Amino acid sequence: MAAASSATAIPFVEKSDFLKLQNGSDIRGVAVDGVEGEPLTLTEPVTEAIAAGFAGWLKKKYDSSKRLRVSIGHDSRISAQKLQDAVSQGLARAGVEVIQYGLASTPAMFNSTLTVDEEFSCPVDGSIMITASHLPYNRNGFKFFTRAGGLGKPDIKDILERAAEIYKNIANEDSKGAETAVSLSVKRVDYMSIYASNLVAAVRRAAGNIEKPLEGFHIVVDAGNGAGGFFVGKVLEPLGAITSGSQFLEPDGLFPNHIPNPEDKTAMKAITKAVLDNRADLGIIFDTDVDRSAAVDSSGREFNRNRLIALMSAIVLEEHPGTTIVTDSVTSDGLTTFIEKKLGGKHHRFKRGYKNVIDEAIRLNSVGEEAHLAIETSGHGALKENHWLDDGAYLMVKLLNKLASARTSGQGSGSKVLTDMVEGLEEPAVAVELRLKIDNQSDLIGGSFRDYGEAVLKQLENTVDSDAKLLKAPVNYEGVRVSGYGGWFLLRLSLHDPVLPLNIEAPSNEAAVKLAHDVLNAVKEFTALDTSALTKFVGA
Ligand SMILES: O=P(O)(O)OC[C@H]1O[C@H](O)[C@H](O)[C@@H](O)[C@@H]1O
Repeated sequence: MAAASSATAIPFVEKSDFLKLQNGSDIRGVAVDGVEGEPLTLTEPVTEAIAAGFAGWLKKKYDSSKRLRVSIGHDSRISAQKLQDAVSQGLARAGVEVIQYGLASTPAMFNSTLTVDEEFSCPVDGSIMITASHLPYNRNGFKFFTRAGGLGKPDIKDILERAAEIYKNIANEDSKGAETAVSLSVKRVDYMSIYASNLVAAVRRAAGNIEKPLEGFHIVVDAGNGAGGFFVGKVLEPLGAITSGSQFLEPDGLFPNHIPNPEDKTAMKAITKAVLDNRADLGIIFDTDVDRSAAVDSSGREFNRNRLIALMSAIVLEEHPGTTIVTDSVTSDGLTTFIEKKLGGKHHRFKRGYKNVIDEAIRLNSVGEEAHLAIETSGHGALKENHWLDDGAYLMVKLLNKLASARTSGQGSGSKVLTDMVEGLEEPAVAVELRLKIDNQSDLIGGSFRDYGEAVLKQLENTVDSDAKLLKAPVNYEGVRVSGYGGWFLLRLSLHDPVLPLNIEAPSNEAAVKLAHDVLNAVKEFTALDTSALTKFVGA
């Protein structure tokens, strides 16, 4: 295979442009040309340099003289093949052994660092997943793993700094006309079959070593044309489930049916319709790279957001009474009451961001507070028993275990068992998220959008402090969370964007509007903050 970089002259790319590709603990960029205003940032030479940067980081981490091996997988995006070639090239350039898995899920990639099976070249020392989750078709990106889990923000920065240096060297060699191609021998491994058979084994074990514990259950899957289609043929069918009516299982990087995202209303409608049309017992939906999921019961009731957290908490608290459940910051007050009063657990509402939630759960355990579940309203959920890996497929396996064991023990058959588990969860009449943009082009009083956002939050906090009708949350890790009129709001800075997301939940529209009104009054002097969505909500 020829080096991706040798085909055309390599354009100059600033170090700062590399650093801009960081998105929390992931790398994200534009990998397909043609969308107006979105120039290519994840070109093949840039990708090659990033992969070589990861190899450098890995070598330093393991300080090893043995030849390292790295697995590469990708979701269904149309740029997947091109980036896989460039990643392979970058790794080979750095002297790393390359193992390609082809279409794969993000959690499977992490698993490949843990599986011990020399026939399949496992465990690998590091793993790269090429994905941009649910983002539009022209984007792509990378997630990196070692056996210690997903890489954190400082590691990603380190990799991008290394990549910028490597890129400079590649561009230099290229300008001198040097041959930059590296001979590449790639091993291809069907790792998804191993990963899926582990999931099958987990369900069989939980059901008391029954070969087909899901026999007779009708379960439909919506993979949204992402990487999750394997769950039907490789997990549900071997377990005996009927899967007719499953949809969008074929990978298609243009996502022609709906965005593969359990937070998306259209996506949830699609799986709900499939459940009802097929009179199925349960519906399962995955995001593009299967690190997130949600479910639907036989009556069409969605198990996503707070309800999925309530259900998973109920399952985990049966296994580990009293344990702490760590969630993101936008979870409801009703969820806290449910976890603490009904289930007898402890709700630790932390920050937004799946990595933040997982790291916090690990930290709590390390200081002696037992936590077994870290889960976000976005559908990312990780269990201690599963190496703290956020795995959408594993979350669904926990639901399947419950279905199977409930039937065996005569507790009931069908998804009513699951529905009954969330009984008593108070749900607000109104729940909205308004995303207020900070206009980066405006005068931000000399500061960054983050400073500006912090100033907005400070102002809101001061206003709340002087208003007797409003009560600031006594313990809060992110933004300003306030109770009032029987409901609550949270205004915080987005993890990635120049945006202040505002979540409001209230028992009535009137109460929600009152809360929105109070926020609007407090922040209206901040002219670079686009409050039009808030104004519209208040006026509606
Ligand atoms: O802060 P926001 O803009 O709402 O984004 C927050 C979200 O960002 C990404 O999508 C992460 O994968 C999620 O874990 C996180 O919750």
